[in-house]
Amino acid sequence: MSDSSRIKKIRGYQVLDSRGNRTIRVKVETYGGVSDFGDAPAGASKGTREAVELRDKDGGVTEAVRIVDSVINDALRDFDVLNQLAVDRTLLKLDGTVNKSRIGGNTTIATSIAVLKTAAKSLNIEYFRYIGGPKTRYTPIPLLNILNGGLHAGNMLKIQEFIIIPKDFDSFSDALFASTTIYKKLKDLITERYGKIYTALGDEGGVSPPLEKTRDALDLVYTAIKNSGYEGQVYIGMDAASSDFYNDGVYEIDGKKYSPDEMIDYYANLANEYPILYLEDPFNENDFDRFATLQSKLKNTIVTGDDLYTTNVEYLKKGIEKKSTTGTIVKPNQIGTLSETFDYIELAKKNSIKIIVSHRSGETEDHFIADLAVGVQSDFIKTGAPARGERTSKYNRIIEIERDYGLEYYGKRL
Ligand SMILES: C=C(OP(=O)(O)O)C(=O)O
Ligand SMILES: [Mg+2]
Repeated sequence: MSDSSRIKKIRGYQVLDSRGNRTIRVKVETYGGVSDFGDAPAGASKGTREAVELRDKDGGVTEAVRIVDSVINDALRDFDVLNQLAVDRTLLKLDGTVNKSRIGGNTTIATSIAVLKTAAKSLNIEYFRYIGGPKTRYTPIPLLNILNGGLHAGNMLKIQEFIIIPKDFDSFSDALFASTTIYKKLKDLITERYGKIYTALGDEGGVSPPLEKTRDALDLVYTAIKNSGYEGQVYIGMDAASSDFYNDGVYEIDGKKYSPDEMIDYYANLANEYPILYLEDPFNENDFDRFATLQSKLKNTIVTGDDLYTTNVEYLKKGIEKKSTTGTIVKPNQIGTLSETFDYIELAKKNSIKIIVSHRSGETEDHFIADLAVGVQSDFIKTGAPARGERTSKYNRIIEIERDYGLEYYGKRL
């Protein structure tokens, strides 16, 4: 092993995320002086089966930092950053729990990312190239969350995310720039309809007008697409994040109560009225069967599991068996290491489940997931509105990759 890839030191420190909360950044340094960092993002609408985030009582992450500086630093010193599997297995062993509750999923994912980035740097190649090798060919389709509700916004909308999907374009940049036109049109429409400029944004940079009903939000988004001249090229998606409006067998939405079976019709009716290509977490995180019923009804919609699977192969296996979804969210911090994330993606791909590499609602400006999405050749990347630095850093990184390496846009192949 060369000095440029042999770990000399691992240190953690606290930085800020996009909600102004503290999060952990881990920095790895090799004997050859190569060094890079990894950040832990943070969710607000988390699945209950996610890796546990280690947080102090006051919301800080000083205990996580202490663990990195002592336990993790001691265990990984002299390891080769090029041996990601050995690093991640050691992190798993140090923790020893099923949900990373001992040393924290935030400490493990920040370390795992820092090690991978340092490895790529030690070889002097791009992160996405290190992950994907020479076969890397496509840029993913962005899922842009331009209108926010649920736990990410201060309005009364129960659906968490109203998404635009710029599918039929020749390049990632064209797709993204068309999306910004629609995003701006949406702001104009809100001003026109409600006589006031609602400057409030949700956690992921989408507008958050004071609406209550799903159809009002869908009307706005669909009108913005049509008025921008992109009907037939740009589709609609939603992340219902429905565990957050589900209680004791009842979904409460649009001022009414729905049984789980009634919710099947609720979504099917919306998919009849609007060009809904993508629907994430339509049912609560335990209802694998109703996901399957809905997916079998909606042939043209990619029903997707996020809280349902939490990037965990055990739950994805169950979803595959039951034919619950044709898509899955991939959030590395839900599981806690990159090696586990790669295993998860492999299982999904083997079963023709579409991959959506995703940010969290609490992000830093690091663009690592853009490289991850390109490296694993995901179908989609979901990283918020085309506004606000912690979201644009990911989109701008893909623009850079497209420009410098001539990758093709995946859109029309979907
Ligand atoms: C990104 C999401 O939200 P959070 O990070 O709050 O879980 C999501 O639910 O897809
Ligand atoms: Mg989600």
